[in-house]
Amino acid sequence: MWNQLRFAAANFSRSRRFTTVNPGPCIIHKRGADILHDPWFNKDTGFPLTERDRLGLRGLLPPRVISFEQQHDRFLDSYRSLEKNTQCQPDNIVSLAKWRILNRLHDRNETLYYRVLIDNIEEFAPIIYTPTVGLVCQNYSGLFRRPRGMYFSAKDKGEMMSMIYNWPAEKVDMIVLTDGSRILGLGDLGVQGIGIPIGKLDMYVAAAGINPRNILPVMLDVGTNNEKLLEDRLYLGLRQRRLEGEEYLEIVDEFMDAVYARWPKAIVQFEDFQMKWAFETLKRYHKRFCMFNDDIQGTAGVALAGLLGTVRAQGRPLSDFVKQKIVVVGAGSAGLGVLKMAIQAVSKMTGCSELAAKSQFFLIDKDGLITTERNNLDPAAAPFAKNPRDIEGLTEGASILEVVKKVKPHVLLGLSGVGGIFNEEVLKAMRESVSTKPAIFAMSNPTMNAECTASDAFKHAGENIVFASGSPFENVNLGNGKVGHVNQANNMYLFPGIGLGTLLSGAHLITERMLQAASECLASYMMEEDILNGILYPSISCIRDVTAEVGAAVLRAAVEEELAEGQGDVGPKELAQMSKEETVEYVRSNMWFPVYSPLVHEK
Ligand SMILES: NC(=O)C1=CN([C@@H]2O[C@H](COP(=O)(O)OP(=O)(O)OC[C@H]3O[C@@H](n4cnc5c(N)ncnc54)[C@H](O)[C@@H]3O)[C@@H](O)[C@H]2O)C=CC1
Ligand SMILES: CC(=O)C(=O)O
Ligand SMILES: [Mg+2]
Repeated sequence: MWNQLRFAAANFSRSRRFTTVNPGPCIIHKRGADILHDPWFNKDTGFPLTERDRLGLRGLLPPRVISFEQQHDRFLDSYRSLEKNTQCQPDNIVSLAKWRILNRLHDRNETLYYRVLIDNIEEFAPIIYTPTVGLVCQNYSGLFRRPRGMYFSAKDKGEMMSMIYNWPAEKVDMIVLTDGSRILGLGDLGVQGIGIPIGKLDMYVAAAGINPRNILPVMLDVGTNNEKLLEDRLYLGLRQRRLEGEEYLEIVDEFMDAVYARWPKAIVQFEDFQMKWAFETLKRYHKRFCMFNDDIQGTAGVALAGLLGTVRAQGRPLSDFVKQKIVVVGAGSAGLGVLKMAIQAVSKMTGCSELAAKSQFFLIDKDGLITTERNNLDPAAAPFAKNPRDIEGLTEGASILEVVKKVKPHVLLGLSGVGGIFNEEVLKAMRESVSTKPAIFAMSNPTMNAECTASDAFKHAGENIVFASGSPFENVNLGNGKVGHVNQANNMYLFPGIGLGTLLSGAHLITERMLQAASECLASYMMEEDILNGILYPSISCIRDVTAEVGAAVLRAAVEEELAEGQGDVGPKELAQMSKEETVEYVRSNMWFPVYSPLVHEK
């Protein structure tokens, strides 16, 4: 499975997409101006004259009908003008202005919004997702215009079962839930963290074709410990400290019970919870509900695929993964998730115990190298703590620099949330790596929290490195026509496929085997030639194709585990009979694609 290679299917060209899709009619119960104010049905100037007559829209729009393609181009023109007019302004101002123009379209006309997003995903992902989404969350109270998603607060205790019915959609497939306690590497942003579920679900629509009518971003507002927000008069969340212990869990329990009472088939993705609650809720719910934690499990799968890619990039067989020395900086939900999955992979490859598989991995947190001698060792990190006997020349709390100098690792991987900690000295020390192509993964988000920049990595660690970051950086010009390739090691390559594959499988749980299948699929996606050039992950522009493959891998794993119940006319038997290629096609054919449907009014 690991060394199976695949070509990315070619994307449809834009012009072809504009002419080939023939949507079925869509029943609507509204008329007139109400339709124009409903972003789901609104076509702006795109309503054909006959439809304007039928729906009571005549006279409510300028007379000329503009085609979908023209509307698309018109939006891009105004976006380009904005870029031109803001050229001399600070980056943050420009990014927020870009987010605003996209958000206004999202609020007005969802079909056009998602079409623009899908067709230009590489350009717009950094606006609706990391890094700009982080800035949006930081400024959320000031940016707030219209609500999106649902808010369940500590004050709603006892009410959630009825509140869930306030959501207007009959069907919800995919929920992304946060409590705002660890938003990217920006810390506790309280209710302002809602931007993350919104951005993740936009990626679900763009990458997995989940129908936007069936998504639900949710904020669980249990307070905030962010002093600045508590004092901010514009802050929109509960002005109280975070609930802790049982009080906290009772709120999450009530929310989960309410969700599954109304939508028993929904999938809940936990996102950006502080570590203790990320692990606790995963343990508490993974055998009861169809849920996963993206930061622990999605990130692990993407990182493992990248780590296996670095072995191939060295021209070595995948079995050499077991010999790679890997230093992980950051012992939080993400770092520990990566270590757990990587160690499981080594154990599986060698047939050795997980205990034996650990020897090549080193874990560092804010207090340095984690060993069994650590006072108050976090129980979650304990399984990965080094025995001092096994690390000659290193002691408890050794710095990143000391560890890199001593271990000379093949890979230095950061999930610390601390910008710049892979400093010049650390990066220069990576020149002594035992690998022919040392790998540096600066996976923390957003950009300013990356452990190092791409240009610093190539400048200080050398041109032969493989580089990946959580947020996008430009490729680095190394001179003489050479390019230092920047990979984006972000869980966005997996979570859409995990969600879609699970949904289509009809499984009621997401198992380790399904998550592993997702990672294996991503790991085997790239061609040898690309990998040897340091390209570990596919381009975001073919994210739908990646998601179709990942979704199919997840679905097939669910079938193998006899968890698949199917959905609609496609039951478990039909799923089990599909070949691999047919499964990919099945997943692809279930992706929603934005086109204007003829609207038919029904009273
Ligand atoms: N690229 C991707 O797909 C993903 C990236 N992330 C990023 O990873 C970062 C961490 O996320 P979590 O693990 O959930 O956070 P967390 O708060 O649970 O863990 C952070 C860890 O970093 C350690 N740390 C803090 N300062 C340090 C320092 N100076 N030196 C070494 N270690 C230090 C802490 O001790 C802690 O163990 C965030 O920036 C997040 O955006 C998280 C998930 C996915
Ligand atoms: C990408 C992501 O999930 C994070 O930075 O938390
Ligand atoms: Mg996250």
